[in-house]
Amino acid sequence: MEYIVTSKEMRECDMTAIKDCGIPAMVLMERAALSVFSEIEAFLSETIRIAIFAGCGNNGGDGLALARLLAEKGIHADIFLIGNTEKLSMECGSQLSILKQLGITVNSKSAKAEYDMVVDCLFGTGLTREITGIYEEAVRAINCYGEKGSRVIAVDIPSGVCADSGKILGCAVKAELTVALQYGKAGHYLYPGKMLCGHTVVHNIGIPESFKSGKEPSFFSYREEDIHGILPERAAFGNKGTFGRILLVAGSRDMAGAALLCGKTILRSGAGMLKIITAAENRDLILRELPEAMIYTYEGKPEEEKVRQSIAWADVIVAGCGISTDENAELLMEMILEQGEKRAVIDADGLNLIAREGSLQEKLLKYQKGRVILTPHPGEFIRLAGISMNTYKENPAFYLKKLAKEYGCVIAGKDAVTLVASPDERMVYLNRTGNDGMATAGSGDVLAGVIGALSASLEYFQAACCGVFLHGLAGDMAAEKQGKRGMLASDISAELKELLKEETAEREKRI
Ligand SMILES: NC(=O)C1=CN([C@@H]2O[C@H](COP(=O)(O)OP(=O)(O)OC[C@H]3O[C@@H](n4cnc5c(N)ncnc54)[C@H](OP(=O)(O)O)[C@@H]3O)[C@@H](O)[C@H]2O)[C@@H](O)CC1
Ligand SMILES: [K+]
Repeated sequence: MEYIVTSKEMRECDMTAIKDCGIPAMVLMERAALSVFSEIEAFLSETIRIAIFAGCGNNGGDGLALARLLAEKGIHADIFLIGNTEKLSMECGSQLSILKQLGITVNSKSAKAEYDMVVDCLFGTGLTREITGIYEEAVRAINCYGEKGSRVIAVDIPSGVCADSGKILGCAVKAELTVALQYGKAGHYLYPGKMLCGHTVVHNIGIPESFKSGKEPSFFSYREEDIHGILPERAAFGNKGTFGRILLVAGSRDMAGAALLCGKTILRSGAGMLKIITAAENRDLILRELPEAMIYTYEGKPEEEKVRQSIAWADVIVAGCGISTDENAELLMEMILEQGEKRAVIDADGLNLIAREGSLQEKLLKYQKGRVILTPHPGEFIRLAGISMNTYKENPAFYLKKLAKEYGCVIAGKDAVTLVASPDERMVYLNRTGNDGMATAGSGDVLAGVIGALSASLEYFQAACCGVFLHGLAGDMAAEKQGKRGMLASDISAELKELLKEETAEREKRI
């Protein structure tokens, strides 16, 4: 697990290191400069032409320290210190006076020269407003060098990218490589910031871990190696009942694919048994394509007793993919939410029905806390939350957390970067796997399926986060094989099987 912080949380960590642990700020700055140096070392030679654009805060201080490290190796860098030098931060001022003592020239204006590498240390986590004036000129100059082929390296975060939201404040540097200090910041991974960071590497600069339960940062993310420890062991003596009985309520007339894709994924993700409730028109297709599933099909109104029995049989209910919003679908959703305690994953039309029907909202409010996972895309989310798209996009994590708390549900807010919020005060999961090829029909059905299967054996929030992570990773594998343009949701489902196969093999190797 990796923590992802906001600028405020980063400042608090800096302060803990400096005030409580007594690590001088200049030591942290030296570590920051050494980190950047180690990342660019491979490209350095005596003939390389380097420009460093430094601001007046500590991000600028990192750049001035880097200039000294380069000078030590006999490498000259043109240094441009942009801004009012009367307002230098203390550490930046100290770095400047060291350079002066060493006879290293610092310029106040950029020159029209050519550079192989440009280092951006105008602003880091201290950016508080839109970039204008001389700073804007400097950002544009850096981007101009980048367009002409210079390697652009951002220190901590590209100047102009808001570390909390990934938004561009006025204008921003487009980097090839970003050396993030101590922790990744939300702005590195949220769009559009993510596109401007290029490749992001996180370097430890010696700030001691100070997060405790109850005082955790805003976000966390999984790495591939984390998943081995999270996925449940399969009991060698288990039977099909042990691995989860999943009831899938999906698919309506003309919407057979959703039930099929989701159902296949549920079984491919390790569930023991699957029962599908769907419209009669889908019966033949499902029996032919997924003979492993049990099925109850309804013609006209679903038989309530049969539905009730199926709900009672299930460990987990996955509902909503392609069920439509007609009265049959509404009745099914009423019955699912009515019992109020089974673990449930609700997607697509299931969410649209909740957004439309007050009676369903009431039932969801009364449902046992933490037992339902909602998986809305932004359109479904704003209907559920009753807010505009612009409002949601202003701060998705905030609104996901708010609604999760209100309904007592886990919410996986699907988007280019999916966020998962829990109803308690836990950190928001920020997913870093996946690609734009996954914006394809049926991709959401596959996600609901994998989360449903994992919910049979994992704690709820973990099932949602882990499902989102694996779905993205499988999407990356599908994109590699099929290409982002041509990949299908069924390719993601197929790769999930491969991924889980590899995971099982890895685990067995370690035993
Ligand atoms: N001990 C530590 O903390 C360590 C920090 N480290 C490094 O420091 C970075 C954080 O440093 P920082 O807090 O000094 O902020 P930074 O990003 O350099 O800029 C702040 C300055 O910019 C100004 N300003 C803001 N917005 C502006 C705008 N739009 N247009 C114009 N001015 C604007 C603001 O001035 P003001 O708002 O007061 O006008 C202030 O003067 C961090 O990312 C990492 O690289 C590492 O060395 C490790 C140890
Ligand atoms: K920067």
